[in-house]
Amino acid sequence: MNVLSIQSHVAYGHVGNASAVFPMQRLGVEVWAVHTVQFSNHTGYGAWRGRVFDGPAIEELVEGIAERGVLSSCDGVLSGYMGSADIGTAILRAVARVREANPAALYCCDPVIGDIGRGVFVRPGIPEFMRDHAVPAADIITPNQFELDYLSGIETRTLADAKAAVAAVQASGPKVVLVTSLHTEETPDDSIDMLAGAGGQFWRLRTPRLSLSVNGAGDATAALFLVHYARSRSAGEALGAAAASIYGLLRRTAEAGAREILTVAAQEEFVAPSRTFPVEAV
Ligand SMILES: Nc1ncnc2c1ncn2[C@@H]1O[C@H](COP(=O)(O)OP(=O)(O)O)[C@@H](O)[C@H]1O
Ligand SMILES: Cc1ncc(COP(=O)(O)O)c(C=O)c1O
Ligand SMILES: [Mg+2]
Repeated sequence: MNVLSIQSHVAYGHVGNASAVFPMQRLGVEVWAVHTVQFSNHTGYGAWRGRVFDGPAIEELVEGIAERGVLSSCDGVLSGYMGSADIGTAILRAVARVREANPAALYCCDPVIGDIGRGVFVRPGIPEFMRDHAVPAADIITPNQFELDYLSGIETRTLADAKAAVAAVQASGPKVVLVTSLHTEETPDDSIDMLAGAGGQFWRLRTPRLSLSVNGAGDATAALFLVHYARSRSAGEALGAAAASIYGLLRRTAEAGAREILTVAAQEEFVAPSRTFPVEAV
């Protein structure tokens, strides 16, 4: 399996491609990593150095890959944080080129917009670009609850609200939706839910809530979910596999008290998670 992953990159630590690429490789996937920014470290530190690339820089690399004659062997495109609408447009052009070469390729869009508590943390215009262009072009999306609410226009308080919001977003294009970090009225305070929706069915998975706050977990989650979905074609199965690996990774990170997720040290969790959780049809 070959995945074109177009995301931010950091030299130190693990967010964006620096969080998503290795787990996919550890699962045996060839990853073609195109970076939308190259920063010293993630922005959660409050200070960082580096550059934001632009649309043409992305298109140039995709053109070079196309010149190798390999786009027809691309099985999926993964995108995350988009620095500008111009980069977003370049990503959607890449998706169109890949689909032209391989109509079966899947586009998984992690619609990075913001988070509960932090609010919107992307540049003006990006939330609208995600809602109006990127999400409708995607086969799979992986919003957190804040992003689900924005994309659907529904304030999700209950599981029924969340299911309605997923269905509303599916009506705009993506067949498969994975909601991360979901907390509804039904969720116990010491737990965290994920909800997957596909083909009119819904699955929920609940894990303990760990006492840590890290960056990059969402990027790894989207990568793992894409790979497991592409292999199994089952959103429920992909949910179970991705969630178990992320939980294992974050449990190890919490135990170590690390500021960066332990992508390398906890890599066994990507292939053989130490704990699995029931996937419940809801
Ligand atoms: N404190 C936590 N305890 C347990 N799991 C967590 C925690 N934070 C994140 N996760 C897991 O990581 C997944 C992705 O993280 P999330 O914070 O939703 O991503 P994003 O960075 O995109 O908002 C969540 O669905 C959850 O499974
Ligand atoms: C450059 C960059 N990309 C991606 C992310 C995504 O992090 P998260 O998964 O926590 O949303 C961050 C967060 O700090 C970042 O700084
Ligand atoms: Mg995210």
